[in-house]
Amino acid sequence: TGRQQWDGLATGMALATLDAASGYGAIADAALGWRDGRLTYVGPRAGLPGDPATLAREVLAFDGGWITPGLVDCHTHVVFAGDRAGEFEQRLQGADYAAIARAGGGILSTVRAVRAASEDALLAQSLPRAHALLRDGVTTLEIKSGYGLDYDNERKLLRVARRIGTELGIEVRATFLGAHALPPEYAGDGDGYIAAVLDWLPRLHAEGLVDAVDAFCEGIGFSPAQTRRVFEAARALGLPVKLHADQLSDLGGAALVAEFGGLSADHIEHTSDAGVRALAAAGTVAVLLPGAFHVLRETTLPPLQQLRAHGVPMAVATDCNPGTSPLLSLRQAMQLACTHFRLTPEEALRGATLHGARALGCDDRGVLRAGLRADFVHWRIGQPAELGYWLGGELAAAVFAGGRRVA
Ligand SMILES: O=C(O)CC[C@@H]1NC(=O)NC1=O
Ligand SMILES: [Fe+3]
Repeated sequence: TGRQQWDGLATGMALATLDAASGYGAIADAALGWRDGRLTYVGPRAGLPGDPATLAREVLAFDGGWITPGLVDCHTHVVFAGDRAGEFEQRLQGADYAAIARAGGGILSTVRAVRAASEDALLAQSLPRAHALLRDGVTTLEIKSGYGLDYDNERKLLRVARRIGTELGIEVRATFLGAHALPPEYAGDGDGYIAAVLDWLPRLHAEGLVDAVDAFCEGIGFSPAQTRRVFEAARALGLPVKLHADQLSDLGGAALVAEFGGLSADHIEHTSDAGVRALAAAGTVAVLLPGAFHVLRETTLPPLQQLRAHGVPMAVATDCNPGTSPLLSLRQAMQLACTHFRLTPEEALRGATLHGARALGCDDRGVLRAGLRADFVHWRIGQPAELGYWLGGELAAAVFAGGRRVA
């Protein structure tokens, strides 16, 4: 636009731009400008091209703290009904997973709750969880389907995902995860269920409800051959793929999603060195999900040294889901990634910003750079390492998405 004035200008704080290989891309006494949803200035306050009051319609003069890029939670199942707290309690009273699953617990109990909930009820139950993530700094939120397991209910989940973005004023990236679990009506017929999933995908995509396609490639999920059929259908529609890969066993999931040039391989606790090399060659992001590792009390770590050695970008996400990761803070996921996976706080922050954005195929966000989206968070912290340090608490003072304050 011809208008010269910026919409906003923040001064009086430091920036962690992440637009550098190390040191958080830090700028001490900094300024940040934005107009029409895009950043116009990222740099030292002394470098501003004029007086703040004339440069921008609104000047936010902070009294310290740090601004980072808006956080990107690139792996969540945040839309669901009910919860699994009862199972959690049963397990702590001695029941075991398999017995609970045989009694109809686990994913299928959430599927029953989702099928029984109206779209509005599903939104009412899911919005508070998404709002909690937003209040803790998330400005781009990936939301998967996968608890409907039939056309109408998968569609209901994806529609609620889109409505959450509208309600909260943030971008939601919707991922179709029809291949999440086998519903009762297809018990023993995995191939028949995959055929049904492939019938739903083009119809959901035609409604604008699908940004990417995911699958759960696991012994208790779907085989590599069944996963490949889902990926071929996604590719035929021009949709990117990602995968719940090698979470509990090495089925070659990472290599399979890399073969399709996929956006990300997620969990990957059991991925082999060959799988890591495949990710590196394909430029596929490794998404670390320490919440599930923590809640399941896993002991097999993802291949972190190999990921670093081969330069595979590592993202960090909440995997917010009622069964294995009822986690409502991406910052908490960062803390768990540092504690369990020994990520440095900078690796964890890069994993929750730039690498999270790459895992969603978004190249217009994730670092603070002029021209990119004006998604940013002002934190009440004295140094960026605190974002991987504190457990809980409320550190986000203000959250902006597209230059508009959203929390
Ligand atoms: O237990 C649930 O509800 C989801 C479990 C979750 N889904 C998946 O593919 N891996 C997981 O850990
Ligand atoms: Fe997941």
